[in-house]
Amino acid sequence: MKIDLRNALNRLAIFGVSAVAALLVYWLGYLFYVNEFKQLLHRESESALTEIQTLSDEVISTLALLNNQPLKGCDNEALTYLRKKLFLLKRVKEIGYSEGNLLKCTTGLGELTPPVVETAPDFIGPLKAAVWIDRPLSLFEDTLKGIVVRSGSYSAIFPREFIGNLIKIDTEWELVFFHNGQYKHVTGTEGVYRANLSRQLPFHTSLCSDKVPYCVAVAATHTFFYKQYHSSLVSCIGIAFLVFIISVILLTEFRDRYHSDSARIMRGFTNGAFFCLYQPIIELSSERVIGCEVLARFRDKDGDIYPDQFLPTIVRNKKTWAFTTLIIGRCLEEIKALNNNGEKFKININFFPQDIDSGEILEIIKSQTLKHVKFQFVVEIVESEQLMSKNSVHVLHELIGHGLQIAIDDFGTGYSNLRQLKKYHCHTLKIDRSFINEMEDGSIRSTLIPHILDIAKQVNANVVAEGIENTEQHKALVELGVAYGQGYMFGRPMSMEKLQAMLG
Ligand SMILES: Nc1nc2c(ncn2[C@@H]2O[C@@H]3COP(=O)(O)O[C@H]4[C@@H](O)[C@H](n5cnc6c(=O)[nH]c(N)nc65)O[C@@H]4COP(=O)(O)O[C@H]3[C@H]2O)c(=O)[nH]1
Repeated sequence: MKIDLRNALNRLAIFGVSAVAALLVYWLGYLFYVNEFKQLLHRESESALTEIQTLSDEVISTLALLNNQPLKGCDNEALTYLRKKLFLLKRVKEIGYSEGNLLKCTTGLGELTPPVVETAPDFIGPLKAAVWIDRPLSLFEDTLKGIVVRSGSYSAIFPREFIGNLIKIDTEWELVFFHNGQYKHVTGTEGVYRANLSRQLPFHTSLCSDKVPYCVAVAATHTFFYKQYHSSLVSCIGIAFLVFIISVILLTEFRDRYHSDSARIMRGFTNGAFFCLYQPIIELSSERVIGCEVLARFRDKDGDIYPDQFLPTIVRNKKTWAFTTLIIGRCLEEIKALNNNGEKFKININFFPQDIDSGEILEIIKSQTLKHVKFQFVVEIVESEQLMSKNSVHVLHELIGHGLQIAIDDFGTGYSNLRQLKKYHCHTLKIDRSFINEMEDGSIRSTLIPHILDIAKQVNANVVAEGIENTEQHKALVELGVAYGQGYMFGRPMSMEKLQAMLG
């Protein structure tokens, strides 16, 4: 139930983190396109102002030139001169000649009879030029409205669309004439410039020219932005979804690895998941506890892992000696309080054959870790190929020379022959529990127990029978002459407190 809840929370966390990652990706994409859009508005404003400057340059230089030339009036010579000038201009479509407030002639219409009376201008532009915006050009052309700029006796006229399409994208914008802190609407949507000043719309840009007194304002709503970047934003959603899926897969993989047995076992070296249990070793005739075997256990928040699972992982990762020193350290800490009733209490510790073969175990001699007046430490090792090496035999002799005893674990299942056993000088043979298990069935294996006792006699070793579970086995082993035993009948692997209580 607890594990289920943790799994559910884990899954929830994975989905949560992935959703946050996906949102972040979408948000970054969104910000990127917002920035793109703002730059687009800025570029549009810049190019509009450039256009205005070019137009203004053309108008102002043309009017200055005309006002400075001597040919005035509306006679043929003067009109021909004006038409020649007009021919060279790109944007100005008509040139007019006025005297006072009377427009006397234009390049397109010739002399006007009667002359047209000019109204008051909309505003006075740069170099004191009078500007009329949206002036009906019916005088010149029926449907058009135009902009008229007059300086001195001459006016330049150009169609309104020259400044009507200054901004190419389909959004709101305004061109204003800006002078002495006052602005005057010229073209576009009236009010955009003012709205920009008070930042009323989410996207807005206002730029003023440093050459002519005009400003351009462009503004857009979120809806316009979404319309403009619709497909890009849909791609962002697609990418964010992909990020979500990949993140879920990677995090699930990471979680599975993190919770895999081998990762948990390796973390156990530092997070205190390994601990010791102690199984009593009994003198079978008196049922007195003469020692105990130290058995490693693993428990973390995900549950228990048993030795047959964690030992192979430790061997595979070449952590055998690190593991043994960890167990020895724990054990030494716990047995401090153990009362041995005056007799040397046996503490059997399991070692890996590879640490004997490599000589790593000799470290305990150098550090004198297992030298203790109260306890007799016993090095328990399973029979294996590594124990057959010359070095192993030499190392075992070194250990014995320093007061340690040797016990061959799971005896009867391994490699040793009598000659080899004699070389070990071991103190104890531990009969594998499979022999004891099958005693009641009278299997061939169980009939070998007397032979093992015989071998023990020949190598001068004690015998411990492992895995005694009932009184029948106990009785039969006593009758066969087995001196010591361990098994569930006398006590399962237990905590140090329980062992202490058992010893009384
Ligand atoms: N069915 C049954 N089983 C009984 C009975 N009495 C004891 N056992 C189990 O038999 C095993 C005895 O340990 P072992 O032969 O040294 O065999 C040990 C030992 O070779 C190895 N091991 C355990 N702890 C360590 C350690 O700290 N270092 C090393 N190198 N090996 C260890 O793992 C093996 C298995 O250990 P455990 O799972 O603790 O299993 C233990 C114990 O729990 C019984 O009456 N019936």
